[in-house]
Amino acid sequence: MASRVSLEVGDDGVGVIRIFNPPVNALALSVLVGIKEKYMEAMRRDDVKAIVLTGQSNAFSGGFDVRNFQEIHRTGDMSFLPEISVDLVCNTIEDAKKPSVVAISGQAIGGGLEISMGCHARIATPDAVLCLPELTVGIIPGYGGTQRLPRLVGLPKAIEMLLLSKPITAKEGKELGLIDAVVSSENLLRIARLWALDIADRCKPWMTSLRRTDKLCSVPEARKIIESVRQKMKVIAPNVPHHEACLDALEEGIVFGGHAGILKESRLIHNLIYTSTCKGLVHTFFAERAVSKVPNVTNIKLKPRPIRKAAVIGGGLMGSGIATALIQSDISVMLKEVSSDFLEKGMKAIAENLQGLFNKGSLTEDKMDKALSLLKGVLDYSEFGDVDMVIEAVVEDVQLKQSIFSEIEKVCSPHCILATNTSTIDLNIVGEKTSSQDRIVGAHFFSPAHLMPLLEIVRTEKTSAQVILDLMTVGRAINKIPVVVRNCTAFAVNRTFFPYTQGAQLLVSLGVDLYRIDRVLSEFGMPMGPFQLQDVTGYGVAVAINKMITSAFSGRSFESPLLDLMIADGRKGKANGKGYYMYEKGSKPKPDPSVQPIIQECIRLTNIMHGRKVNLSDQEILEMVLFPVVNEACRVLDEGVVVRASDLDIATVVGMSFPSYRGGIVFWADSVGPLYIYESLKKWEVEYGGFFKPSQYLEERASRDISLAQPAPPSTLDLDVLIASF
Ligand SMILES: C[C@H](O)CC(=O)SCCNC(=O)CCNC(=O)[C@H](O)C(C)(C)COP(=O)(O)OP(=O)(O)OC[C@H]1O[C@@H](n2cnc3c(N)ncnc32)[C@H](O)[C@@H]1OP(=O)(O)O
Repeated sequence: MASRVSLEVGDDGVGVIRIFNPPVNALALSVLVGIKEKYMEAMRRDDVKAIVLTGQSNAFSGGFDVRNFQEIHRTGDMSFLPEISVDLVCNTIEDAKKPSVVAISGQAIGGGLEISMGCHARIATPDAVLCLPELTVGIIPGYGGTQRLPRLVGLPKAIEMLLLSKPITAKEGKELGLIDAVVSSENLLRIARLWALDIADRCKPWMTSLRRTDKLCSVPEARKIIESVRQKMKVIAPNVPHHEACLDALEEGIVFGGHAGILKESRLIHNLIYTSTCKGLVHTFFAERAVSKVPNVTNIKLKPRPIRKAAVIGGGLMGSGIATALIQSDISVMLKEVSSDFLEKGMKAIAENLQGLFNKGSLTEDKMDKALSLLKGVLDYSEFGDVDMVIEAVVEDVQLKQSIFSEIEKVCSPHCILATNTSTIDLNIVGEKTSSQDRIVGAHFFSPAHLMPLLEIVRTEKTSAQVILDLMTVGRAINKIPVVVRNCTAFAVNRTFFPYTQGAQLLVSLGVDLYRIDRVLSEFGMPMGPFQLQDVTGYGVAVAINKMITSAFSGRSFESPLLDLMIADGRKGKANGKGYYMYEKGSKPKPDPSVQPIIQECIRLTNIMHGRKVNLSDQEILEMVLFPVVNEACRVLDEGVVVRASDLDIATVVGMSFPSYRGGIVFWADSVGPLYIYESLKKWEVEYGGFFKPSQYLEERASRDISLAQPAPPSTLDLDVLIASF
């Protein structure tokens, strides 16, 4: 293998050490060894007066090679994370007898930024992105980031950047003192070389970040700041250890000095690597990237076609959200409604969505105006001739959808993508009355569509690879995470999670307090429990999905009258302020005691307690809600609804807000153990019926002691075909 780090010495006496490890110059072990070797060589050579450290192509470095964490998790071998913080960053770079200047173009992330902070000056191009995102993978910086960053930008900003993994631009870096100069990419190396020589000649200061104290506040003040953040973190992130660890490392360095801080940081990161949090988050990192690889779509040399103009049919909650997401990302949208009243409402909803984003600071005024200029309202299909994609988002009415698709098939060009946002109707039925099945596809957004990151792309047997690729590309362009799934009842995420609601309802029928169920699930890490979720998403959606599920999966559905009783009592959830909780503007939802008679009636009607008193622990409540979800996830895997198990993980993380630090539903289930889940379900099946009946997939994995995520071994039939093909 060619060396991933080179040293080139110029006539000016500057040795340029260059990292070359595409695509993001990750700091693989060989790169770290290479940097050390080149530094040693540069120190030895008399013709080198100063050093410029840089990266080949358009990134300085995306940080330590995250694949090594996977290796540590797989093997337990800690040598995949060598302790080089002191040896490389402190001794070799920062305390060297020759100065180093880092020339940053593109990303300087994680370990990449940490090594940069060990240099004596930092020059960056305007496109540079500076970030310490280690907490997103469940660890803390391990190459001195917790020590040098506060010394360069001050403690409050360092805490913000570290705890929120917040990236900053070169310009902001310059204002904060992290970057010494921002220069054009053509001038980057030239200026970095001159800067390095100036330091060597003592014309510019020789700054060592770790010894600086000018940006640090006093110890009592620092302790106060850290303590207040610590308290906040206990509330915001109660289940994970790395925020606390990061604050511990910061505090150690401020109280006992940078060197002590570096040693503490190193001890902490080595413990954090083994936590389930780190394992879950590293899994999520790779799952998010794997999802963009779809066999026979992304690997067959197809090129995505540009989607510049789209039409959205229906300006209700979903349609207006989808249109907002599109125009925000520079795609022109024609919003089609059936009457001027509805159209006006839809246009208003879009304007309000944009205003909301502006108020939150996620959109500038210019961008908001530009987005609005890309929106046009229409009442018929006469201008649909040149749109590249239509997304239908009308009510869930099969006949209405069918007639819309047969009409748009006639007016749209033959290359136009015909997408539906249905969440309940079989795509083959939606497109039944057309002869364009190859371009009919599901674009299943999650509400609110302009905010929720998941886009389920639903393909039928006939949807063409080109259409899937185009929609994946649009999805990414509008900042969604597209997950390609097969057409089936409720698709991947709603289907996997139907037992979340039904399991909770079953527990209520067993006499378990519903607020306790919500609390248990929230403590597990779900943003809200199943009942509050129903209140928030609205009972209409819940009823529609439930109806579809119970008819498709009658043998394994639990039919509860609870929702009907709630509706009959005039409750609509958050929409009218009356649900399982009471909703008042400006205050948190409060449990509503007047729900109790409804619950009693529900218990009476379902009558599954048979006079027993059921006493369940919090752990049992959690498992009785989530194990049936795992069970359905098994069926989704078994039927090949998703390309790979990690796709379902990422879909549940971004679609259902399943805690990312638990890695997604399948990853979590594997950490619990398929056998334990199987045996628990089996026991509850006997006690409470078919809702808990373990799937064949789960039973098989449990009995063979293999993980749920592992792809199924080829069947004998497949093997026969394979052998015959040779
Ligand atoms: C000891 C130290 O303190 C510890 C650390 O440094 S921990 C590592 C901290 N670094 C990170 O977490 C950075 C993670 N990476 C990123 O945020 C983004 O990948 C990025 C901003 C660098 C680039 O983003 P983008 O251009 O959208 O490309 P993206 O698709 O994410 O990545 C391109 C490829 O590089 C890989 N990659 C990115 N960063 C990587 C890393 N640090 N290690 C290994 N592979 C990495 C991705 O897996 C992907 O591979 P694939 O093509 O096979 O799927």
